[in-house]
Amino acid sequence: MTAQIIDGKAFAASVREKVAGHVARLKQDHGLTPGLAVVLVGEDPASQVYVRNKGKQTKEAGMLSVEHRLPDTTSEAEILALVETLNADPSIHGILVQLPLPEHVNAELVINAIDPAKDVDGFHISNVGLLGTGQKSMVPCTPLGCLMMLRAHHGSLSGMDAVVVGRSNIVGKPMAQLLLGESCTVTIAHSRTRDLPEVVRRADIVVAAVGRPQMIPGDWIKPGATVIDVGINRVPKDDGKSRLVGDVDFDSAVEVAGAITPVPGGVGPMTIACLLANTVTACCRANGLPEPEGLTA
Ligand SMILES: Nc1nc2c(c(=O)[nH]1)N[C@@H](CN(C=O)c1ccc(C(=O)N[C@@H](CCC(=O)O)C(=O)O)cc1)CN2
Repeated sequence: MTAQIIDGKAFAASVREKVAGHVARLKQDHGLTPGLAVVLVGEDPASQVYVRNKGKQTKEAGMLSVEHRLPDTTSEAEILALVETLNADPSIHGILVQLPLPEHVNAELVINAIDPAKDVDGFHISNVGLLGTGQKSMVPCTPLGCLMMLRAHHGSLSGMDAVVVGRSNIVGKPMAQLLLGESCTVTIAHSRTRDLPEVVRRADIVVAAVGRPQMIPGDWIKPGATVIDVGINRVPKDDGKSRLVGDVDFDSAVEVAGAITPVPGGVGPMTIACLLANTVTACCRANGLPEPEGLTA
């Protein structure tokens, strides 16, 4: 039996539609326009595409989009000064500094300079602590997108065995916290995990976020499990061009899993949709309004 494909592109479109509805109501009922500022330092080609798409989708949802594109010679002090300006700007409800930053910049310092209430990436240490202790926080976009898809597919996740393969601060760790919040039994696996295939085989939910192309084959997957593939790896093709693959070997996993996200078109599109959702949430919180339903963790 082949798995159900979880269509992240379609799901992201439905999230963006909800966001646009909330934005229209905020404008009409409260005279508010949520504003998102994105800071890009340097010329990383993939980051340029992501930032362009963020700006485009922000505007399409009816929000204010501000972009700051800085050369890779920009000093840490200049970036920190820009963050301070954005923190103080009442028209900006969300601030995102695109990662990776150039090597001479301390990314932690920059992220922790963002007002936690405007930290729509959920990377600020205050938001990390709030999420880790089950309190209201800004939730990182990629894990939030994964959670939305899992909830839509399963309803309740309570009691399920989940394994998160990968322990990064921006995906693995917050994903594990969110699954724990749903009352899953959560294992965080990584490169040093003993007998990784056996650990993955026990899971009803597998979130692959390890950054290694097609590392998880179908025979590691428990029959019927739900597989969420966060990996976005560019690999060479025979014709000299390249293609994107996930951390899961899709062709073998699709024969075993109950449901699976493809790459591309799975988790990736949800990342930007959830950024828009977080910006609306930040705007509502800043103005003492109720949280937008269906857009938060
Ligand atoms: N400050 C941040 N930096 C980065 C984040 C982040 O969440 N915050 N995440 C990634 C990049 N990223 C968003 O910034 C992102 C990655 C991938 C996609 C996406 O839609 N992927 C498509 C494929 C796109 C392609 O063809 O290359 C897909 O999977 O279908 C969106 C956003 C690192 N930096």
